[in-house]
Amino acid sequence: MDIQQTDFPGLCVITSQVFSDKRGFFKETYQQQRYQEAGINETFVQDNFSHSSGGILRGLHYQIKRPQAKLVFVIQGEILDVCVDLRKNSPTFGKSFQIKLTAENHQQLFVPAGFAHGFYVLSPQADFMYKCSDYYFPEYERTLLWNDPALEIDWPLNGEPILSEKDQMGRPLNESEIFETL
Ligand SMILES: Cc1cn([C@H]2C[C@H](O)[C@@H](COP(=O)(O)OP(=O)(O)O[C@H]3O[C@@H](C)C(=O)[C@@H](O)[C@H]3O)O2)c(=O)[nH]c1=O
Repeated sequence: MDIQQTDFPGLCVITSQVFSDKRGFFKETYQQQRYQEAGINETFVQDNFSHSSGGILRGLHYQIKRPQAKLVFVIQGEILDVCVDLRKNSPTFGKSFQIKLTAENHQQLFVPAGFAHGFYVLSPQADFMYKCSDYYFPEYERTLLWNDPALEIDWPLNGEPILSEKDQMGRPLNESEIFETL
C-alpha cells in the first residue's frame, strides 16, 4: 500500500495494493499492523456501509464529545469525498479537503477525529464503506451545512443534490461546535 500525506495534519490518502489475476482482483482493505506502521493508530470499533443513487449528498457529519476517525472507501461507483477541519488548533481549521474516490482507483481516505465528513455521489449508484474509531451516538451527531459559503466547497453538482431532512438543516461553520482540544 502507498500512503500520501495531505496538507491537513493527519488526513491521508491510502492506495491499496491490488492483486489482479484471471479471476478478478484481491486487496486488503485494512490490516492493523501495516496501517499502524503508516501512522494510523486508531482502534476501529464499527464498520458502516451505505448505498446511494447518483446526486445524493450525505453530510457534513461529525460527533461532539465522541468524535470518530474514519477510514473511508468506495466499493462500487464514484463519489466526491469532502472533509472540513473543525480542530481549532489545526493550521487548516475551517478549510475543506476533497478527493474523488472510486471503485477503480482503489483509494481510501483516512479522516482523523475532528473533521466533518460527507460525500456526493457522481455515478448512477455508489456503495460506500467506512471504519469508525468510535460508536455512533445520535445525540452527539451534528451536521455542518454542506453549502455554507464560508467553506468554499466546489461541489460538482449535477442538478439539485438530494439530501436527508437532517442534512438540509445543517448549521453553518460559525454556528458549529468546534474541537478545542484535538
Ligand atoms: C451513521 C449511523 C446511522 N444509523 C442510522 C440512523 C438513521 O436511522 C439511519 C441513517 O442515518 P444517517 O442519515 O445519519 O446516515 P448517513 O447520512 O449515511 O450518515 C453517515 O454520513 C457520512 C457522510 C458519515 O460521515 C457517517 O459518519 C455518517 O454520519 O441509520 C445507525 O444506526 N448507525 C450509524 O452509525
